Amino acid sequence: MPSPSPDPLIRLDKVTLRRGGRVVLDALSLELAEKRIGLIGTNGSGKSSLVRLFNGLLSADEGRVVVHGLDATDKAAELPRKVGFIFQNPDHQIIFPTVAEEVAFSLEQAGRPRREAAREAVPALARFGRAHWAERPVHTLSEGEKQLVCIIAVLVMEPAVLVFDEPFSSLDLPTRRRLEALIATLPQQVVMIAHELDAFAAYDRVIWLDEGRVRMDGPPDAVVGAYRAFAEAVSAEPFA
Ligand SMILES: Nc1ncnc2c1ncn2[C@@H]1O[C@H](COP(=O)(O)OP(=O)(O)OP(=O)(O)O)[C@@H](O)[C@H]1O
Repeated sequence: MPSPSPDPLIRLDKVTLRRGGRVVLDALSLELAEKRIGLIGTNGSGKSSLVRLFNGLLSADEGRVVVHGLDATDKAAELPRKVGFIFQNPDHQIIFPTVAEEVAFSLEQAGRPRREAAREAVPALARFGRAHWAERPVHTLSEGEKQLVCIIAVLVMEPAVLVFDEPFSSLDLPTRRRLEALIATLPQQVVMIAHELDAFAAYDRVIWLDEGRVRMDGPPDAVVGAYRAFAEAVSAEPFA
């Protein structure tokens, strides 16, 4: 279990982020306190850039980001232990040849001495019913299985926040449903980017980003409904 944060909020205060000379986030202010938050928006609207501020993969050009009490500028080195990331493509995340080595590395990152981390890897896998994967070469796993290894590797670090950046893109429907069911049981604050809009039905809050600004923010049915209506309206327009 992650230890509870004294200040379980992600706060952005007038955050501006530029990438490649363009303003990607534009004086964005947000307070994220809910346990389940969805981020939606068209390609390039700034979703991935926004969540990368939470663990120091990107830093704001202007404004302030505070994650569960940690200032993203002053405490950048501590952020990766506070915020775990699961990306769309597990191959970008997994660096070791076997499942046990990958999990042991995460435990080491979380502060365990190397030998202890190696010893704890199999019990950690066993908590997810995957002890039998320990010696499996990662390249022999399916996409869904690799995604689960990534999630286990992040969870053993007991972060307070989990960010999922399009985790469903390469998963079949049954695997996706199992992943959604697993996520629903997690105690962490979850911020999820997905284009599969039905994934957000039970979420507390959905934020629709548009060109680096919040276009709509509220309960999933209202925000997802408005976004679907917007998508219908633009679907008749040809690509420029
Ligand atoms: N490495 C980069 N260098 C320069 N500009 C970038 C880089 N990555 C993204 N951008 C730009 O930042 C803007 C926001 O991109 P971002 O990836 O945050 O959008 P997104 O909403 O996550 O999109 P998608 O749904 O396609 O993943 C886009 O205009 C994009 O071209």
